[in-house]
Amino acid sequence: MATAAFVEFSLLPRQSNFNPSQLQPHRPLLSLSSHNTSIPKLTAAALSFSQSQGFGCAIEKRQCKEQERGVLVQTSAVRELTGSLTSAQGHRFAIVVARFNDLITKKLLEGALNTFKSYSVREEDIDVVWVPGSFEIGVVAQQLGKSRKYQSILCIGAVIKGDTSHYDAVVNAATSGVLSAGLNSGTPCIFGVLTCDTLEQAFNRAGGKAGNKGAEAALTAIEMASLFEHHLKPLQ
Ligand SMILES: Nc1c(NC[C@H](O)[C@H](O)[C@H](O)CO)[nH]c(=O)[nH]c1=O
Ligand SMILES: CC(=O)[C@@H](O)COP(=O)(O)O
Repeated sequence: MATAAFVEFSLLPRQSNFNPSQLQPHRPLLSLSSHNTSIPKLTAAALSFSQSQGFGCAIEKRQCKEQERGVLVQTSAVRELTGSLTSAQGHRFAIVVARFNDLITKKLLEGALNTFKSYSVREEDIDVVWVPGSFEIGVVAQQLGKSRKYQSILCIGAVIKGDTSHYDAVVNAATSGVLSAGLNSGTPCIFGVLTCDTLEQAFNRAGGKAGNKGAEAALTAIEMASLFEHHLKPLQ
């Protein structure tokens, strides 16, 4: 798939003895985009990757003729990395699910498992770990992440507001716990914890009219597993 690329321009001081081999990667002073009209002669365009290369070469050739005007134009193609949703097979996933409010969390888990199945994740490649409540998710997610057995850890819970501020404590702990687990282990940990004011809100997000947040989080887990496996781990 051709990757859209934007032509980037650097305006450099006039050089009388300009030699194209002197082209150095410079931080572009201007990025040309469709709304940018500051360079009159060039039409702003989002180009296909191949076009931008051709376009770039054309500009460099033309640039050699315009060196007396002291404008150096450089092209670059933005490389975009993204995880794929079509390459989940063979990846292993762990799901950490809170038992508290399991009337809700079981529905979130069901949504997640159905999504994994529809994206060809084998049942033997999924481990489900139950914890008492959302507060306990983080520490378990971190251990699973550090095991290096999984490409992604999906964290599922349902925190529903009560009469006191205990809700805030649990939500904050669950949120920072999942975030820290991912950062500390280097394995993507996906936040699939509902934080609701009412039970109705929770039901609506566990397969009701607002969809299933467990299923959505599973999609994120698949994409992040692919991104890390195919694009980020090779960078290490
Ligand atoms: N009130 C909710 C809790 N509370 C329990 C805590 O998560 C934790 O298990 C306890 O504080 C012991 O450490 N958990 C939820 O997942 N959802 C709630 O609404
Ligand atoms: C989110 C909670 O911890 C909550 O369910 C506890 O309810 P309460 O604040 O009434 O004790």
